[in-house]
Amino acid sequence: MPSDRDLEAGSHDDTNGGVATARVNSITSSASCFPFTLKFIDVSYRVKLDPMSGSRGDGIRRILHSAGSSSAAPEERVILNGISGMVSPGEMLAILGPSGSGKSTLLSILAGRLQGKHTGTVLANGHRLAKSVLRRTGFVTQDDVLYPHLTVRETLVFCAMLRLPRTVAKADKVAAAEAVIAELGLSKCADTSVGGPFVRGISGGERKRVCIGHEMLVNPSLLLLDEPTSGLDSTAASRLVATLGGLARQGRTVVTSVHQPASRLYQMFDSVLLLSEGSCLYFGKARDAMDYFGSVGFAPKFHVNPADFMLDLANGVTQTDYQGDAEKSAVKQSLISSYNRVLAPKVRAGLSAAVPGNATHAGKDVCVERGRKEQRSISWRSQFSILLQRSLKERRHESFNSLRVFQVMAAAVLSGSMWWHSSVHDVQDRLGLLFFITIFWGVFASFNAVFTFPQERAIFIKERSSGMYSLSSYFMARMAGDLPMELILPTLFTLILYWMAGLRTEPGAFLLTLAVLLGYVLVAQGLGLVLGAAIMDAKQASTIATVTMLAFLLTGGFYVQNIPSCLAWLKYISFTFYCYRLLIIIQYGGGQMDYLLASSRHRNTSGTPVCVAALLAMFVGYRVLAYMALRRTKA
Ligand SMILES: Nc1ncnc2c1ncn2[C@@H]1O[C@H](COP(=O)(O)OP(=O)(O)OP(=O)(O)O)[C@@H](O)[C@H]1O
Repeated sequence: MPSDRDLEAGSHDDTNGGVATARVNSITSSASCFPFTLKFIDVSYRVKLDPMSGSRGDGIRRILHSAGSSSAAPEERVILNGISGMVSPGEMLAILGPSGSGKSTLLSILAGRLQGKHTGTVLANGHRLAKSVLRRTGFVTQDDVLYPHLTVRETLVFCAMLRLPRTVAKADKVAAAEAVIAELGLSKCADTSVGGPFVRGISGGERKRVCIGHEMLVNPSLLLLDEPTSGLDSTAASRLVATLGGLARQGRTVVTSVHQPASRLYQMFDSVLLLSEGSCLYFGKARDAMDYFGSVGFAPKFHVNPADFMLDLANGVTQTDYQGDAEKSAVKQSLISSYNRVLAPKVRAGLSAAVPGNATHAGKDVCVERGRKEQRSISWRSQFSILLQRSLKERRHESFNSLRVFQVMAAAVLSGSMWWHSSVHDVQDRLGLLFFITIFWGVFASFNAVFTFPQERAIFIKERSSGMYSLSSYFMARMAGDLPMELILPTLFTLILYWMAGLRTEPGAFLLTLAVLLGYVLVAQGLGLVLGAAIMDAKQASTIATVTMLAFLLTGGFYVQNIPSCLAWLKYISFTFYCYRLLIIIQYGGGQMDYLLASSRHRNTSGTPVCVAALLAMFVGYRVLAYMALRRTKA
């Protein structure tokens, strides 16, 4: 587990990128064994459009849809159409194309991260993408998926602790993170929070470099980046691409999508793949592209930035004057058939030729074996403790956020004043108080928990798909990380309200009330976790939580004594029902409860053991369900 000293260690400004990379290399030495030649052959991807929305279905809609609520035949859409190409170690391939042309989809397929089914083959050194290859693949997605409250140094040190193999000493992991900070020019902002949409932090360019650093830490043999220059000014963009070029020259295979590269950026790429609506218009050396387009009748009339010219072609635009849609479509069709006629056979021939410089095959088995040993990820215990520490650091602002504390304290003082020294004989008042406590904590805990997993969805999916940790260590660390807040706030609440309201003064009664309330809070939290994990959309999950809590509260035993028999079963799954009964038993004793709850139906229910067992079962059951729902989570 990284100590605070580790996280604060070394803030020297080492601008010598090569030396820094060499340091990362020496720490995670096995990468040099695996120069990857990446080939992709006839990659196609189609999606069936959701007839209910015409896009990716999600959340409740997805659940309803999968339950068979739609009868319309799904429409199919071609996202990628037979894309082939190859990148060798030491090379940087740029994927160019207009927005929506399929760049991100192709990158996800090359990174082995696309959840849907595609056709075609992706090979690394002639073999299908195995786990060992994926572990050596760094994938920087278009969105910056980082924890906003961690500093740059904390982000990279935690990443190093989790991603570098167990054979690397802790001090070396910290040194690797420091080397990456220096190499990417992040020393000046190393102790600044990363930030995000609602949190001030480092600049967009710096955030992008942190994402790249995140992937560089595993010293990837294959580095894939989705539009790393978007949102950067041209100086920052060319600095970034120069860094990527440097990484490629050290023997890595780099593939990056770029939206609109300036001329000097374009020159830095070795090869280029141009996409238009999922079809390939060019694949080959970057410097040969203009000659090729000239040879098929699309020479520019004056000197232009090759990237701009190619993007115009991919949009079907060949001149500055207005062109209609039919004309644009004809240009694209002509370019696709030219590619299929002229370039595609050459690309295919290149792909079937022997992999150049593939000397690694000779020593492959030794390398694989060595890699396997060195790549063994850290133990479950270490994963748990690092994830727990990271979760506590990330949520330190949120957990004891002053507004939240104020909310709980205000509720305690207000209700304490309302029920100030209530008399044991004012039974209705007391029952009202006990039920109020049950409502407040049932709603508070379940609603806060609903956000837990949806909030972290993107990070969770990214980290899990790169094999950073096991689901169980993440889940347990998240549960444990939430405990302090889940337990301290209700304890403070009970301390204030219990004495203000003048409930039973015996310490035993107070402690039992507190224990019941804490257990109840954990059960209610479990409900929020299940809904959040199953629906993975905070808005939809909180709507379902509202309805569920309403049903639980109405059947809790305070408002309605004679619940219609067709709905009576609801109370048995309502944790408010059990908690309310236990609180009454503590204040009035089990004997009096049936008298107080003057309903024949309530009377049939057993006392303390059944209530405790039901709450325990729900505590475990909700968490098991949340875990299972999380297992199903896909991008
Ligand atoms: N699962 C899906 N369902 C429906 N449409 C999809 C799906 N996945 C991708 N698409 C569509 O496929 C097209 C290509 O998407 P992709 O994200 O790969 O494009 P892109 O070239 O990376 O775009 P941009 O440059 O804007 O990021 C888009 O029109 C997108 O809406």
